[in-house]
Amino acid sequence: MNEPVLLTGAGGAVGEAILGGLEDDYEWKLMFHSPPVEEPDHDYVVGDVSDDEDVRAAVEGVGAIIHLAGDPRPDAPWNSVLANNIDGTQKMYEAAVDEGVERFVYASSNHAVGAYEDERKPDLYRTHDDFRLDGSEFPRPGNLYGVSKATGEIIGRYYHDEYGIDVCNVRIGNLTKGHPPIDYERGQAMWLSYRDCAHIHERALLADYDFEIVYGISDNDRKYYSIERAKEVLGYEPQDNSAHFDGEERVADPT
Ligand SMILES: NC(=O)C1=CN([C@@H]2O[C@H](COP(=O)(O)OP(=O)(O)OC[C@H]3O[C@@H](n4cnc5c(N)ncnc54)[C@H](O)[C@@H]3O)[C@@H](O)[C@H]2O)C=CC1
Ligand SMILES: O=C1O[C@H](COP(=O)(O)O)[C@@H](O)[C@H](O)[C@H]1O
Repeated sequence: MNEPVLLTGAGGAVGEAILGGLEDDYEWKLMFHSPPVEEPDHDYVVGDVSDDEDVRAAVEGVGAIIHLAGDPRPDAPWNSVLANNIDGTQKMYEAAVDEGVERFVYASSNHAVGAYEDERKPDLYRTHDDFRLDGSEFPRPGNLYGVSKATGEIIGRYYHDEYGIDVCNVRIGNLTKGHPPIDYERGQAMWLSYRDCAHIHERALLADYDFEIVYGISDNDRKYYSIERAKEVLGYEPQDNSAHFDGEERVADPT
């Protein structure tokens, strides 16, 4: 990749995971919401994704975007997801088209399809249950945050169809550092380790595709999201599995 990659929401957890794995491999342009405490080693801007001028300044000179910035709270109120997630994502796409950005990787969420879980819980989260969502299903958000994430995917569909920008929506599961969520079956089923998070985003930067919706989870035994599409189209090869952990400790070696 010849031009810098814009990483919005760079100061957050997903941004930390991506930079932790890929910091030295790409020329980054980072976008923060407020000035970073430590001076980054990369070009950066401070701004709000719901502000046109801030977004233009962020997108200037980049060749690809990983768009993470937004309100990540599953119980976020409508006024927040409308401004930070929906409006912010549309502004980012609009600026991307004007700048000639070729690729847009969007941080979608498990909450875009949360309502599929209702009648199937808790078996859904257990290894004997082979039900899988694969990304071809219609979104069924279980909260307004999920509505905003599904809307972000649809905004991407429009900008892909109308302007030809490559779009990969990564429906991220539950990112935690070091080990899977403890005493939380659902979280263990959709766990995404930090290194698998960096890896799937790298594949989304490099692989050949048009418009994709993939699940961003590790290769967990408990999974109810298929990772076959991510493997097939992106070349995703996850290394982690929540079943290899007993609480905080790794108890099985994946090799
Ligand atoms: N952490 C997880 O397990 C999951 C995260 N996601 C998505 O990944 C993205 C990143 O999430 P996290 O890193 O966990 O959240 P986070 O809260 O740690 O990071 C989000 C970042 O976005 C920035 N931000 C928020 N509103 C902004 C605005 N209006 N303008 C500019 N920057 C703004 C915040 O300052 C923060 O640094 C979010 O879009 C979230 O919906 C999706 C599924 C799971
Ligand atoms: O989209 C998101 O999902 C994760 C996992 O959801 P949860 O309901 O199991 O907590 C969540 O932790 C994160 O904040 C959110 O952005």
